[in-house]
Amino acid sequence: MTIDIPTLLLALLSGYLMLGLQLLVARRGALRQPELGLWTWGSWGFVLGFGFFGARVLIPTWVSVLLGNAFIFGGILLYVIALQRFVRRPWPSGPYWLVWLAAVSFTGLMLEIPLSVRTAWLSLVYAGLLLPGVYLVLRHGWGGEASLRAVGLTLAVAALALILRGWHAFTHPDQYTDLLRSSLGQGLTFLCAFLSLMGAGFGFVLASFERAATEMKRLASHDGLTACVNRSSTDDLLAHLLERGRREGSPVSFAMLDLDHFKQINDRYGHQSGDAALRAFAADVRGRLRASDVLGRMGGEEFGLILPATDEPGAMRLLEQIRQAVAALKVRCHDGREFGMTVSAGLVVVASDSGLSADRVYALADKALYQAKHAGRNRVERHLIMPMPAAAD
Ligand SMILES: Nc1nc2c(ncn2[C@@H]2O[C@H](COP(=O)(O)OP(=O)(O)OP(=O)(O)O)[C@@H](O)[C@H]2O)c(=O)[nH]1
Repeated sequence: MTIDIPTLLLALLSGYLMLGLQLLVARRGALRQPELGLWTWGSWGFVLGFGFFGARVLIPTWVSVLLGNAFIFGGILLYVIALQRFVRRPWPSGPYWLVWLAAVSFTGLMLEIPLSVRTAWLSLVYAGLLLPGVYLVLRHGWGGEASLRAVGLTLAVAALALILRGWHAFTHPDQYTDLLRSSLGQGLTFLCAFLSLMGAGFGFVLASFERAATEMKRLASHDGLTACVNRSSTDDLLAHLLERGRREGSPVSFAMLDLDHFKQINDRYGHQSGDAALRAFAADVRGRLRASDVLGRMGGEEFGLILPATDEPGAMRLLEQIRQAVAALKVRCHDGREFGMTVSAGLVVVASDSGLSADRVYALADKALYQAKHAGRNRVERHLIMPMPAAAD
């Protein structure tokens, strides 16, 4: 069996052309992630690279070799940078100068050097360029999107195939007298290396889709500004946790928290600083909660805090800590000015057998909050719900 190299080149060229075109079209729509942009240009690098390799029947060989390799080199580089951005990790430390040395030296190899030596060397250079990307995905992207795992594995196969191709070219120079000459060893490794690069090409697009879908799911239940759960999720969670408290015989505390005179903060320091204050407040409060507690943004500068299995002294202690911490918090405006804020809270402690609905708990917490505002703000007011008296026989 032989694998016809010109046909293989044509197949790769058309495959990358399709990928590049589809990515260009997709990016005009909702898929605007910058790393997908890098991937798109990387794919076009492969289109041009394979195009120049195939065009050697029309253009001088040295032009085909130089430009073909330059574009493939750029394509691989853009793929690896896109992977690094995708996993949001710094570059791994390591002997990077080796990769760059290899990359720089590749232009010299375009000259009058036997094809087998050039093939061996370039295959190793390309494998070396792929390895940081493989490392980043396998080390830091493994727990994320399932499609990214497939990208890491296919790139690892590509790197391995390129190393094998380098070794094969070195040990069988007679099979590498012409790039377009078909031989089994040359064909198989070429096929394996570039098909796995292509698999990674499509895999990365799927991983980007996967991430966008996860983000959409998160946004459906969370507030984009503060990363707290949103109003409707808080409603559901409160009803669920009240029911659980009832079953388990434990009290549930619920507090409404409202930043004081927030309108003045917006008016004095600007809406952006107001947003920064909301983010700082939410982050500070979240940092004080147990994993089972829930902080929801009910709207504007109003938050709902659900504390399962928490009695009145425990809830009061936490709310008082929050009140003091918020009063000590400093937020910096973009012009360098700093400002502070205070918060008022209305607490309801629901005994396990109170039989109260979530709506009623909201109303009572709201009432306690109103009392806190009325009594001068920057304070916590509480409302205790006692167990329902046993029904008379
Ligand atoms: N920056 C920013 N401001 C918001 C956001 N949502 C609501 N606000 C502002 O929050 C302010 C709420 O004002 P009010 O309801 O009068 O309450 P307040 O000024 O905090 O007064 P008290 O609650 O009585 O202490 C309004 O000016 C809203 O525009 C937001 O997402 N970002």
